Order: sequence, then C-alpha cells, then structure tokens
Amino acid sequence: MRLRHKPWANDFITEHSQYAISNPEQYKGKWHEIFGNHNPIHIEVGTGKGQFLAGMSKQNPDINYIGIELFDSVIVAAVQKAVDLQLENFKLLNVNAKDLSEYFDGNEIHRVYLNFSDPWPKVRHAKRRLTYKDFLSLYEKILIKGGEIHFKTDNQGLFEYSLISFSEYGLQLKYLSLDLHNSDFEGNIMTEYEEKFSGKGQRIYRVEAKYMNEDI
Ligand SMILES: C[S@@+](CC[C@H](N)C(=O)[O-])C[C@H]1O[C@@H](n2cnc3c(N)ncnc32)[C@H](O)[C@@H]1O
Repeated sequence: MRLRHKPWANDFITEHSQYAISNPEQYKGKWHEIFGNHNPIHIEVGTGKGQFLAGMSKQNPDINYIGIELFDSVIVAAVQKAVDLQLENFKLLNVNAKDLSEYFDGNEIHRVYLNFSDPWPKVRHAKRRLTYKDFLSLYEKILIKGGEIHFKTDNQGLFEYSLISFSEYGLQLKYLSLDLHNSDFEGNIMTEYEEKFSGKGQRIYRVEAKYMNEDI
C-alpha cells in the first residue's frame, strides 16, 4: 500500500531517490541490483531519523542496510544523513512494516533490527506492537533460515512482553541485557531515542532472538 507524502517531504524524497526508494515492490527478490552486490541485507523496522542505521552503514560497509519508516516527515532526516555521508549501502523505504512481504522475498533479509519500537501499552493495541506474533511471522517470511531479530528498548513493559512473544513463537533468546550501557556489549550504536532516554538516566534493555527454523 502506497503512503501519501506531504508535498515538502515528497519533493525531498523524490530528489534523493537513490536513497529513498520510491517503488520498492519492483525490487522484491532483487535488492542486490540496487546495491550492486550480493552482501547480506539487514533492515531496521521503525528507523525514525536514521542515526542507528547510518552509523551501522558507515561501520560495516560490507553489509547493506534498509530502514523502514512509516512517516515521511521523520524519514527525511534519515535520507539527509545518507546524503551527507554519501552512504552506498544505506537505503530507506517510506512504507508500513505490515506490508514487508510485498517488498522482500523469502530468504532475502539476514537480520531485523527493532529499536525503541512504539510500546502500545493498551492491551487492545497489542497487535500493533512490532514484536506481536503476526509481525514475528512476517519477519520469518523474509529472513534467511536461522535469521535474527536484534531488539533494544527503554520500555520495561514492552521488553517483558517481547521476551514472552519471542519465546512463545519458538525463537531462541541470546545476549539478554537488562542494562545495556552498563554491560560488556561492545560496538553499540545509539539511536536518537536511545540517546534521549539514556541521557535521562533510564536503562536500556537489549536481546537477540534467533529463528530456530534451520534444516538439520
Ligand atoms: C519511538 S520511534 C523510534 C525511532 C528510532 N528507531 C529510534 O530509536 O530513535 C518508533 C518509530 O517507528 C515507526 N513505526 C511504527 N510503526 C511502524 C510501522 N508499522 N511501519 C514502519 N514504521 C513504523 C514510527 O513512525 C517511529 O518513527
């Protein structure tokens, strides 16, 4: 489903179409053509203003990164980072994550990052959480076998919910941290929200969840 852009955001996104891909369904199964290589592809769902993914792209030139963001008014900041840093391994899609399988084929994605996803604290909104079982099923469809979700949040309620959701889905949990910034985890790249919340003294939770669907 196509999203409608605000005119100013539309102009900006159109002007930088080498970073903000306007017709992603056309590349389903052939994202290597866009990147010009067959390197692994990692996506961040709900990438916001893109600080995390821009940092990862710069740090890991042999991995291709795609940011998925619903709001055009937010994604322009991420596009600006790609332009400023001239990142060839960083693309952005202004789409809704619920439609991911329209844009990516099975086995096309190597890793999904979820950073500071909206918590949707009301029980009746649980289906909107990006770690709800339907989203886990969607990620499984586009990930390689044994693919992983790497998840960070400041929100204890969302973290606890997500650990249960991952476990109930049969994902294996690894490297669980209840206080990332006071752990021995190396190479953490902060997101915009992470800077904001950790700056206020809030602790950051992190976990990796692996799909146990590899052929034996
Ligand atoms: C709380 S912000 C966090 C942004 C960024 N990851 C960070 O940590 O700074 C969550 C972002 O996820 C985006 N988002 C929420 N649901 C989404 C969906 N279904 N598809 C794409 N983006 C979504 C929101 O628009 C918002 O920009």
